[in-house]
Amino acid sequence: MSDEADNRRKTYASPPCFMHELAGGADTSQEDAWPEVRRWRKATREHLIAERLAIPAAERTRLAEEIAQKLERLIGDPSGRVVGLYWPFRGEPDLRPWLASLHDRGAVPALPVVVQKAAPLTFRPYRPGDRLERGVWNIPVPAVDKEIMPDIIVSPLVGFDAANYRLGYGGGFYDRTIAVLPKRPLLIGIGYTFAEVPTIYPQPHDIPMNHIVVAG
Ligand SMILES: Nc1nc2c(c(=O)[nH]1)N(C=O)[C@@H](CNc1ccc(C(=O)N[C@@H](CCC(=O)O)C(=O)O)cc1)CN2
Ligand SMILES: Nc1ncnc2c1ncn2[C@@H]1O[C@H](COP(=O)(O)OP(=O)(O)OP(=O)(O)O)[C@@H](O)[C@H]1O
Repeated sequence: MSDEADNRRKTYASPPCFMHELAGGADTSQEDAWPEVRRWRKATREHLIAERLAIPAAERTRLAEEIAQKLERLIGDPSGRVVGLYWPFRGEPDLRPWLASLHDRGAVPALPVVVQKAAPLTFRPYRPGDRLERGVWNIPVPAVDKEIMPDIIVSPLVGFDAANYRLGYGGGFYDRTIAVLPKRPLLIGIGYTFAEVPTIYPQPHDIPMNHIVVAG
């Protein structure tokens, strides 16, 4: 491991202890590794979310603009495409200005809806100014009873690794959603550069992103 990666790792939670016993790439797909991995993920999420919340608002805005520019280059002409975005919370990059610009150029932005815990998300179309209502955990969701399938899912991440695995809030929502979609959308995880960890100890349910886009 490089010094830099080693330092970064020390900044966050300790790795699961079995990692010291297994040489090289540990096989953490075994079932008995999961409790350990889950504890490591919980501690790592807490560190990373705290670090994210400490970014000053003006800096966060600048980083969100940088992410939007990179997304723009990545996806090209958005016209006619359904793009799953999100209503930001807990220091996530605010991509709502980009959402508005996608809409202006003929894309169909959509926001995720938690139907219930431990179940896939659905997506509802959302145009800037549309009425929102409070969903599960008070997350604002479009107040329209219409479901659409995204062609592209832009999902906020808490952490990520070099193999494009994404660490979310731990609800398993995005993984469950992607697993049941009839057609795999383009998956883009977005976040801040400091959120990279050497590995998230991917499990059988974890689905890697096609791209990770970060700034910072
Ligand atoms: N902006 C945004 N919207 C999103 C997501 C996201 O990551 N970001 N989601 C992506 O999945 C879904 C919501 N996921 C969530 C997952 C956990 C919690 C949460 O507050 N969990 C509590 C524990 C709740 C419990 O188990 O009772 C916590 O972490 O303290 C909230 C939203 C859909 N909407
Ligand atoms: N396709 C699936 N089917 C059943 N359970 C799943 C599936 N995907 C994830 N889970 C479960 O969801 C829980 C949380 O998973 P994980 O730690 O990967 O969440 P996360 O990726 O951080 O969260 P999110 O996707 O909401 O951002 C785990 O217990 C996992 O087993």
